[in-house]
Parts: sequence; C-alpha cells; structure tokens
Amino acid sequence: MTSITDLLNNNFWQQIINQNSNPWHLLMSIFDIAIVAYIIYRLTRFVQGTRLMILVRGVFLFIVIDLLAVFLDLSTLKWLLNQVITYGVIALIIVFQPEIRQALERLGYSTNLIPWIKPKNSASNQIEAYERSFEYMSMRKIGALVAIERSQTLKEYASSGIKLDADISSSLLINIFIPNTPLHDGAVIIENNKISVASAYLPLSERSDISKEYGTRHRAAIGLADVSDALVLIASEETGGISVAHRGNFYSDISKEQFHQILTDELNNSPEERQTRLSSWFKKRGKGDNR
Ligand SMILES: Nc1ncnc2c1ncn2[C@@H]1O[C@H](COP(=O)(O)OP(=O)(O)OP(=O)(O)O)[C@@H](O)[C@H]1O
Repeated sequence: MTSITDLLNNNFWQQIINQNSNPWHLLMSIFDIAIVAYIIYRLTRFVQGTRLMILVRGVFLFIVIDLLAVFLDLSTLKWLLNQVITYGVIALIIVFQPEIRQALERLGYSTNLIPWIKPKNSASNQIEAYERSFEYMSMRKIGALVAIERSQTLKEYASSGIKLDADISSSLLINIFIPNTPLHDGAVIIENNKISVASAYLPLSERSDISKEYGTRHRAAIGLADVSDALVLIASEETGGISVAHRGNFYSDISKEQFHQILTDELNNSPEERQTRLSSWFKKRGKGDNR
C-alpha cells in the first residue's frame, strides 16, 4: 500500500513517470484517478448534511497533519498519529456505528445493485404501506402522525415514545392510530426503515403564521419539520385531509397523487434529486404552502 512517505519520495514519482511513458499505462492511470475522484465526490455528496460529515472532516484534518509530520520529520507527532490510527479506527467505528449502518443501508437501496432482489422493507414496500394506511385513515377520519427519519437522527424524540421496533406495514400503522387504543395518541417515528416507536411527543411549532384551523397535531408535524429533515405525514381527524411537513414546508390537504409523488420523490430517489424535484413539482402546481 502507498503510504504518505512514499508520496513525498521523489523516486516514487519518477517510477510513476517511467511507468506512464507507456500510453496504455498512462490511459489506465487517468482512468484510475477518474474513478477515485468520482468515488470521493459521490461519498462526499452522500454524507453531506449527516453526522458522518464530521468523521470525513476529521479524517481530512488527520491526513493534513500526517503530511506535515512526514514533511517536517516530526517523529513524536508521527508516533502519536500511529497510535491514533491503531486505536482510533476502532473507536470511530463504535461511535459512528448507527450512521455507518444507515449510510450502508441507504447505499444499498439507492444503488439498487441487484434490482430483482427486493428487500422486505424496500422503499417501494414502505411507500405502499404509507399510501394504503393513510388512504384508509383519511376515509374514516382517523387522526395520524408519522415522522420518517431521513439523514438527521430522531432519537431525541423517539425516546419519549413506546418502543415497537416492528416492520413497516399498513395494517400496523392503521392499528396504532385506531382511536381510544393505548398507542393512538402522539406520533409514530420511523427509524432505520422500522416502526421504531409509537406515542412519541414531537416539538410544537411556535410559528405565528400557521393557520388557526390547524391544531396541535399539525403544529407538532411542522415543528419537527422545522428542526430536522424528517418527512412528516399527517391525517386529520377533523377533515380526513392528508398533509405533509418537510424541511420547513407544509403541504396541506394534498391529493392522493400528490401524496404518492412526495413519498416517491423523498424515499425512492437519490438525496440530491429529492429537494429540487419536490420544490419544483409543488411550484408547478401552486400547491406548496411555504409559510
Ligand atoms: N406534540 C405532539 N406530539 C405528537 N402528537 C401530538 C402532539 N400534540 C398533539 N398531538 C396529537 O394530536 C392530537 C390532537 O390533535 P388536535 O385536534 O389538537 O390537532 P389538529 O392539528 O387539529 O388535528 P386534527 O385535524 O386531526 O384534529 C393529540 O391527541 C395527539 O395525538
């Protein structure tokens, strides 16, 4: 493996130049560099806005310090960095275990490497479960509040709920919100593609520009969408209307088709496609209540 010391060594670069006097080698080297640059670009986009970005910044800073230590021949600092590498990697994997697992899961879903193998809780299965349950609850005016975790953790809010850790299904979602049953009050929180908790308390929005027709269920949805990137689905007990709060936007009383479009855009597409498609789609239809 090429170390930082190798990279600073003139012979190393001389060898590379000699190897690349062969046009085939040169072409392969360019291809090699392009692949690595693309992987770094995709990984950076992938972890942007998540806690993993802290890890990436840390690794980058570490490489810069290591280069300096080699360049200035600071042996004590080099020794210290070696110790950090030995134990730090294990510590980082333990500390960032939830984020790493989530990132790998998202990578698996978004790249869809083996399309004919559909995981039990695949995005399309989840979308179907949300659509079926919300259609059912909307028709019968059953109030519901479901917060779907995206890149930012909802652990803080999930801790106020009752733990379920169950697969996402329309029947379970409907069952949770049946009035006068023990779990129907509060919000369901979806974490790591599971119904993590029910009866959770979400932060109420303090905003004064929310219409008086909306009570605390809608305020709680908007409150969470203001402080996180969660996708929050609401079914109104009063009107049966379906609304969605997401990234500071509130899409009220949307149609079945609009609900399907939002879920597909947010849960099925790659992160960079989502925000632009969602906003432009609502702008086109003039339905977004962007408060
Ligand atoms: N902070 C909160 N976090 C989670 N759920 C909440 C919160 N506040 C209220 N709720 C849920 O909302 C219900 C009360 O809804 P309320 O009628 O006040 O709201 P609404 O926005 O008018 O909704 P609806 O149209 O369904 O009546 C509560 O019984 C509870 O289930």
